[in-house]
Amino acid sequence: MNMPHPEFDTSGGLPFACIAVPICLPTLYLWVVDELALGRGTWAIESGTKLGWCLWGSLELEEAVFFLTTNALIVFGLVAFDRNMAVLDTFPEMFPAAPEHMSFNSLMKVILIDPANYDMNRVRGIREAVNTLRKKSRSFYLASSVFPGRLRIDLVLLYSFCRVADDLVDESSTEAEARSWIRKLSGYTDRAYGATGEKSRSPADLASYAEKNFPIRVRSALTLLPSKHLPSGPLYKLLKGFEMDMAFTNGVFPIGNEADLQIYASRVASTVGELCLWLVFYHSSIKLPEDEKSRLRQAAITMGYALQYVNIARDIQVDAEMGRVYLPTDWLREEGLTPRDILDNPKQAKVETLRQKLLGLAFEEYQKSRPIMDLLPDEIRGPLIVAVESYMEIGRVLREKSSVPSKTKRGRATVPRSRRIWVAWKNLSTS
Ligand SMILES: CC(C)=CCC/C(C)=C/CC/C(C)=C/CC/C(C)=C/[C@@H]1[C@@H](COP(=O)(O)OP(=O)(O)O)[C@]1(C)CC/C=C(\C)CC/C=C(\C)CCC=C(C)C
Repeated sequence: MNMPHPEFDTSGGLPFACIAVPICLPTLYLWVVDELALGRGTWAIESGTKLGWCLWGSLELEEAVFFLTTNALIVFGLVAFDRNMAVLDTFPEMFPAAPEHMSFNSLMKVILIDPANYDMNRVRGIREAVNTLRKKSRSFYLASSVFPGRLRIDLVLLYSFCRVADDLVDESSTEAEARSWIRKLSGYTDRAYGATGEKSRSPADLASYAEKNFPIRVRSALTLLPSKHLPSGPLYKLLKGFEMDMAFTNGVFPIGNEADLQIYASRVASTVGELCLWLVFYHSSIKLPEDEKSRLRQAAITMGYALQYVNIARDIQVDAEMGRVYLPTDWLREEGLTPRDILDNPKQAKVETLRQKLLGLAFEEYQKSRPIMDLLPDEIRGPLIVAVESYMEIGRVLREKSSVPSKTKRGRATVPRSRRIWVAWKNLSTS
């Protein structure tokens, strides 16, 4: 497990708790059983080979020191290995060979390279992205921990880019401000890909555009987007999805019917599914045939609908507070409601009926795409299923009318941590 990279923590050296606990706990255990064994005469140390000092009870000093030193050596050995793996995963430019083919030579290369050569901006950017993911999405944060190193880093960076772009637009106080962020994000994408789709600009050009146009807190999320491994189409389409959100600021409700809902979901979520899949295909050592890839792409699009519908079903109240109603207007009409009624009272009984209807649709889409995930390469199938299932679990919680879902400060239903861990465990062990 190579991330977050505490070993890169420039502020305080090695992470104390992560090292002290695995040394102290087993040492304590071994001291206790050794004391019992020595005390009961199960084994003994010959008198000529010891000082005769006991740490406590019958525990000889030599035994105590032996166990402590052995555990310390094992843990520091693992830390050194983990640190080298983290360096290999973090700097693909320096170490182009995939880390799963790590040889003695590549390990030596990592050991011999002066850390002053590390791109610390990348390290800091990755750390910021991990923090963003941890704070903003419990489901994807947990899921991210089971992906292999380089894919994990790229997914977290992709999340961070999408999150930052969404937040810039959502948190704008006026429509003009939101439009200007979309223009700038689009300008950034133009520069990352070039007008014709090929990657034309240097990292320095991109960094300078980000510096001129975006606040410092979001710059690394933009500049670290792994655009080399992603097509530009879904990114532009994602921006179009954010544009749809802006209609709400003019008092317009853009989701008139189920078709509009699907268009919206395809822009903000299916695009994300496609992008995730591009990273999977790039990082996987198993190269799939084109027809399987295209079935998987279609499934990722459909899974995007499912996740977005769960997201909307969860956030009806939070969205209403922002003046947004994603429930199709013609569904509302069937219940004798208008979007304004939802804004005025998002907790009314009929909303629950509509929430369940939307969840029904979400699970239909999920059922269509979930079996296709079996085509994914072995090493990635489990983690990607965990990502999808952790999010769908929010939908299951919302469907269990008997259970009262736990809620965050913003009033969103969440899945309790133990249940999330169970979902991850179950899906990893069965996929
Ligand atoms: C494991 C891991 C780190 C995954 C990262 C996935 C990722 C890059 C997510 C980006 C999310 C994001 C911020 C997108 C911006 C638009 C948006 C808000 C979309 C909604 C996400 C909800 O996130 P959250 O709850 O944090 O957002 P709000 O608080 O509401 O703002 C979405 C619901 C979209 C999520 C859609 C996906 C992750 C795509 C799912 C499909 C796959 C992973 C492909 C599966 C493959 C097959 C073959 C089926």
